[in-house]
Amino acid sequence: MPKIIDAKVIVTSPGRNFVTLKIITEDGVYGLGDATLNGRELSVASYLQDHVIPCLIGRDAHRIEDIWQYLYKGAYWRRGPVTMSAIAAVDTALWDIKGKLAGLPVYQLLGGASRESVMVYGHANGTTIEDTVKTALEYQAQGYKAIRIQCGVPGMASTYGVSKDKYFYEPADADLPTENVWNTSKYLRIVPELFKAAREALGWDVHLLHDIHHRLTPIEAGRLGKDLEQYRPFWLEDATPAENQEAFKLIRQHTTTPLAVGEIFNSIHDCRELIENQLIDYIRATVVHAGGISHLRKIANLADLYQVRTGCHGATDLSPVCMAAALHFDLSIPNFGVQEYMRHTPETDAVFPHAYTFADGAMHPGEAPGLGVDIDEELAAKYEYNRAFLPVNRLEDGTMFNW
Ligand SMILES: O=C(O)C(=O)C[C@H](O)[C@H](O)CO
Ligand SMILES: [Mg+2]
Repeated sequence: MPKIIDAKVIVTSPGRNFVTLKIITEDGVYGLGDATLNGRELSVASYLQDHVIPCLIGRDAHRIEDIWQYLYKGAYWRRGPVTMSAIAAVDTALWDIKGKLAGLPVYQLLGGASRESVMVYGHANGTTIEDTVKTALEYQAQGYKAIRIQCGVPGMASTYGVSKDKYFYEPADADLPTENVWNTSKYLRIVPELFKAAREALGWDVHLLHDIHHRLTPIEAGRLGKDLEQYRPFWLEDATPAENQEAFKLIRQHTTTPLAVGEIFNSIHDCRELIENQLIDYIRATVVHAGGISHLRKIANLADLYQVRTGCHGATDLSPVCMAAALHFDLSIPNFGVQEYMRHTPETDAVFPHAYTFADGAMHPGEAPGLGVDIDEELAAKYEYNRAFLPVNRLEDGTMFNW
């Protein structure tokens, strides 16, 4: 058996913080797993270092499911983003090891390719509608078949999804949380105008997506969905906070605009009600925050029964290790929808050399054994952890709101 003899947590900040787990086996084969939880990185690093790694030593790296169950059931304290990101890192690293030992890319172990490549969506944003449309046209020229569009809201100093630097959107931008201000009425007026302008400029052969980032009530989301139907959005994401899953029934009663939810979900139990009641069209859970490749496959299998497709979260705070794992998963499952791809900075890409590629609006994980991603530890050591928080959000009267 490939016995696990060592494991370590690597925290590095090549432009932003990443937490990576490296599991090493007796014969020197190692695997990597992403454990990055944006704005709360060190909690997962400690969970792994202090509570998981000691339990891994001596175990058979091939027993992925058993180790998953051991960490999940054995902790007693189930679910939650910290636990599930830590378990995800172990699971991902073990799939990487299994692939390397088999001499096969992970997607082959998951049943092989169900498609030639996976469609990804890029992020076009700008402070004005014109700016956003201009950026979206650039994405279209680069071959993207799906583009998320977000623009600034007149009268608001900052808006979710609109970056200072258009190429690499980075919300975790300060060592204490930045305070944003929100006005729903202003927002609801601008989004249909953005979609109208985007359709006029980009035509109808490109998928347009939009992220509400949990900012609307169900009835407001229903109204926006209805207003946007004429522009045929691919999806509206995180229309309302999803703790109360019943809320999505109200949105569904008012609009046929497809809905996507789940980037902050950690478990199949967070997804179950939405999927079984067909209240969403796309499930956004991804490898690092939802228990790894093994658990995400269970979520996808459940979703497949209800014609819900996947749309894995793929923001820059998910490392190239997660990106690689997500691409192997996306390529293999029958009910793939789309994969988010925000692109990493050149500094990040240099720390995590990878085999995955982008061409014509789609990505492929490559044919390297395992995940096809590595970490340059010497380079990683040069980028120290840099405390960075996600912003918080208030209504104009100072009420604390959803970011
Ligand atoms: O990529 C998206 O859809 C997001 O909503 C990005 C999130 O705000 C980001 O990943 C938070 O860490
Ligand atoms: Mg989102």
